[in-house]
Amino acid sequence: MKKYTDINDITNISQTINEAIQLKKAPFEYKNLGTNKTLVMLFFNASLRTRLSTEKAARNLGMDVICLQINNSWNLEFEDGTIMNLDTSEHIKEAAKVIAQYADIIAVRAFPSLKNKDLDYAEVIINSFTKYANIPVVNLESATAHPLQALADAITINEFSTNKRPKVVLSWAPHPKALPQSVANSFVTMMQLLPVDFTITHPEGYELNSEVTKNTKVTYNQDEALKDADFVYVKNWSSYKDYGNILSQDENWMITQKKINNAKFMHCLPVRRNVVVEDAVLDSDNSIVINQANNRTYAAQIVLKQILEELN
Ligand SMILES: CCC[C@H](NC(C)=O)C(=O)O
Ligand SMILES: NC(=O)OP(=O)(O)O
Repeated sequence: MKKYTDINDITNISQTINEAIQLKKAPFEYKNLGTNKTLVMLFFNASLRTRLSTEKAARNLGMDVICLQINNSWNLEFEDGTIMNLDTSEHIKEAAKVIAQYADIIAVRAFPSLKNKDLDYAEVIINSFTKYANIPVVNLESATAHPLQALADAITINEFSTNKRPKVVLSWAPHPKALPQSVANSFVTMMQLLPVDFTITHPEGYELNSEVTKNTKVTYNQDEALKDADFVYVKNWSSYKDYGNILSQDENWMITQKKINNAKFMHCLPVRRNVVVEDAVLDSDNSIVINQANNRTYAAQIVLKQILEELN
C-alpha cells in the first residue's frame, strides 16, 4: 500500500479485514516493523478516536509519533499563484515538503468548508499533501471521505455478523450543526464492497453524491428501511444538493429502541444523545459503538503495516 486516502487504496478488502482481526489478537506481533520510522499526524480539526487510535496503532508497530494541531500553526495557502499578502503565511508547497523531512508517513485530518462544494469535492487539502510531500499520506477524515472509519466499520460488521448476507441500513439522523458527508460517503463505498444487503434512508434533500451512492437502494421511509435490519448505522450529514445546509431537524428521525428492534446500533462517534439516538439504545446490548471505536486501532494498524511493508 502506497497511501490510504481512499478505500480503493485497499487491494483486497476481505483479506485486509481478516488481517486486521488477526492483528487485534496479537497487536505487538509486528512491533519492530516501524522501528526508526516516524508518523506525523496533522489535525486541522478536533478529534478523540482518530487521534488516539492512530497513535496507538503506530506505537503497536514500533513507530515514533509526532502530532500537530496544524490549525494552531501557520495559516496555509493552497492555491497556486496567489499573491500571499492577506492572511496566509505559508504555501502548502513548502509546508508539505518540510513536514515530509520529519516523517516517513503523514496522516491528515481536514474537514470540508461546507461552503464551496467544488473545492471540497476536489479534496484540495489532502491531495496537496499527497502531491507535494512525496511520502505516504493517510486520510484521518478529509472533506469527502473517512476511510479509516469505514474500515473499522467493516471489521465490526464482520465480527458481529450472524448470517452470510446481513441487512445493513445507513440512516440519517438530525443534528444541530451542519456536518460533513465524509463518514456517510465512505460507509456507502465500503458497504458496496461487502456481501451485505445495503439500504440508505434519509429525508428528501439529503441525497448523497450519486457518484458515491451509484445504484444503492435509497428510501425516504425510515421505518420501511429499518425493517428486519441486522445493523443500523446512524449518522448526520448536511445536504449535498443544497450544499452544506441543514434542511431538516425532524426529531422523528432520531433512532429509538422501538425502531431498532434487535438490530446492532452503530455510530462512528461522537454522538449527540437524545438527538441522534435515544439513551435507551446506546445503553442497551444493541449498541456496539464501543467495540466499533476499539476497531479504529486495528483499522489504522493494518493500514500502517501495509504501508511500512512497502517502505522497508
Ligand atoms: C467522526 C465524525 C467527525 C464529524 N463529526 C462532528 C461532530 O464534527 C463528522 O460528522 O464528520
Ligand atoms: N469517529 C471519529 O473519527 O472520531 P473522532 O472525530 O473523535 O476522531
